Amino acid sequence: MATGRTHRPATRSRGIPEATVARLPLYLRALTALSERSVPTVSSEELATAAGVNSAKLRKDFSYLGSYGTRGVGYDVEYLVYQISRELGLTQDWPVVIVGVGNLGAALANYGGFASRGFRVAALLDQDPALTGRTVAGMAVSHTDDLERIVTENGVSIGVITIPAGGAQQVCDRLVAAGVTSILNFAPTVLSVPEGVDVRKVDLSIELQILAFHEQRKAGEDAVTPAADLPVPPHTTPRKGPDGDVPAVMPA
Ligand SMILES: NC(=O)c1ccc[n+]([C@@H]2O[C@H](COP(=O)([O-])OP(=O)(O)OC[C@H]3O[C@@H](n4cnc5c(N)ncnc54)[C@H](O)[C@@H]3O)[C@@H](O)[C@H]2O)c1
Repeated sequence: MATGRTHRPATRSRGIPEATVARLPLYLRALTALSERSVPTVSSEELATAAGVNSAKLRKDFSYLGSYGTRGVGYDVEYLVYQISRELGLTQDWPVVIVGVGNLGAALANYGGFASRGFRVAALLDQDPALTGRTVAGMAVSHTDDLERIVTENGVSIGVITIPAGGAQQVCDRLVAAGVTSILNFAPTVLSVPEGVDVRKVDLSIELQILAFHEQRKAGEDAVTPAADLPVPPHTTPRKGPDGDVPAVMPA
């Protein structure tokens, strides 16, 4: 769901295309579910279905990892979990700071899925003095005056911004100046960052607008057949792509 802006080329230094990198978390999620059920091996077709990806594309993606599976047996689930985790840099701990401990920031801080994937929330920061010292998700909220010190002391490279749009650029600049090189931005604004800093923007309202667009098209298809004297509009219903994904077309 994230829409990202990155200064990196479309292919990473190790030759893995960005599109493949973007699918690795989908495979990992499906593989983790299999691992939790103690499933030892999985075929490319089964895994592709579980991940919502076309199986030929999955095999191509895995070939970049040097993983080809065994004919008649499939892929070793545990080994693939390890390989993909390593490729995504998840075998190491990533300290994260969340700036803005309101509704969204507190919800994210309470989300157990970060820690289980190697993202440790090192600090929660907010500019509101009334929140300083208050415990959220088992952690005392720090004041943003301490942002630079906290980032440096904890070796934080990922910052999550969950504040209103107005202050987001300034917070982003401070995070970057303190050494943060990846930003997950929930604020409804476009952030500008220097070369070498990655920004991923999450906007659930955009996702909903895309769904609304598809809903509208579906409703249009169910509507009354056009009158005989009117030209029949071309068939414009969005089709599922080969990966089962719907092209994210926005109305003009
Ligand atoms: N991307 C999404 O899908 C999505 C979904 C929900 C909310 N949001 C956005 O997330 C942001 C937070 O939403 P919310 O509902 O949690 O708001 P909120 O008002 O509950 O919380 C915002 C918090 O940010 C703090 N804050 C404000 N300016 C700050 C600054 N400059 N430095 C540090 N802290 C600061 C406030 O003190 C407050 O605690 C908003 O921008 C909202 O639009 C995005």
